[in-house]
Amino acid sequence: MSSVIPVVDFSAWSLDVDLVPDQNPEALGRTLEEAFTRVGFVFLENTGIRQDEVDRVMDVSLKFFHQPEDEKKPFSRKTFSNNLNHGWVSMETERLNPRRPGDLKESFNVSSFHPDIKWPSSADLTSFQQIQTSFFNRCKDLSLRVLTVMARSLDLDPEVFLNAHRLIGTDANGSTLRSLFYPPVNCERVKDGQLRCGEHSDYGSITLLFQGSEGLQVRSHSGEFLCVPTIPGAVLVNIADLMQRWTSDRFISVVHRVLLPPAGDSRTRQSLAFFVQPDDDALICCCNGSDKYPPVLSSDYLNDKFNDSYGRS
Ligand SMILES: O=C(O)CCC(=O)C(=O)O
Ligand SMILES: [Fe+2]
Repeated sequence: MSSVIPVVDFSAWSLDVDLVPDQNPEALGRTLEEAFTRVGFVFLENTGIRQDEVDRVMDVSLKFFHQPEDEKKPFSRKTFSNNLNHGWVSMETERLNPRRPGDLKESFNVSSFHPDIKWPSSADLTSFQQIQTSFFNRCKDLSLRVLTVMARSLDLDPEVFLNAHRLIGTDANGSTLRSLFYPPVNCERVKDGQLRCGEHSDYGSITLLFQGSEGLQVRSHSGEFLCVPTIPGAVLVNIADLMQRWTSDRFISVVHRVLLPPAGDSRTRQSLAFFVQPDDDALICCCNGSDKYPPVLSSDYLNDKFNDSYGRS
């Protein structure tokens, strides 16, 4: 897959440049359109998000994960009534492929900035909230630029996707910055069929992914899983399910997973995913007028997926 996922220079729309009104992405749009149509994944270089920003988030997240369980429990997902997806998810709690045992990973979902949210604040973690919040906002800004280029690449109203992503960062939008930690794997305790992250496609419109090391695999057209390389400083962007529906299958939401490391390899792994989700009340209909998919409410689609992957308890 390394030669298959295109690497694209995003500098013309980088966060470092002020866009002029009506700036037309032309060549960039054509390249992205082709990548999202054929592969569903693209590496963007020169986005304006620097590797040191990514490292800071990974470092502070790792400090959180390395704490004893009792310190992490008060921040568990489902404890914050204003946003049930925000918070810490313990090992084996989520099954991204519901037919497998729980994923061998921990994660921390940042999806709410409501004043009632309690943030980790112990000695090492005093900057946790600030680092996560500012990276969330950087990812949001980049995502809105990518969504604009995508709309233009399809000759749609350039605002069509933006109009359904007005509330990112509020509790009326499910977009989430998720830190992932894959601890060392003890082969003797692994359950049958268990993976670090089961086969799945993402749920929303697009995902930005920052990988600390290799391990991600993407399913190709022929059905085999191919390893994805890491490119320092580049952002891996993929199409998610609602965007595939929105574009009537023009852009494809591709299945991916993270395997266990080979026996005897005790290395950990970290990644950051920014899941971009349309506003809760956005009704996603095929934008070419086709009835290939019935309209679906963004929040309904997301909650159904959460019920599958976390169980309906
Ligand atoms: O850790 C990774 O590289 C991928 C994680 C992922 O696909 C997800 O959480 O949706
Ligand atoms: Fe994913």
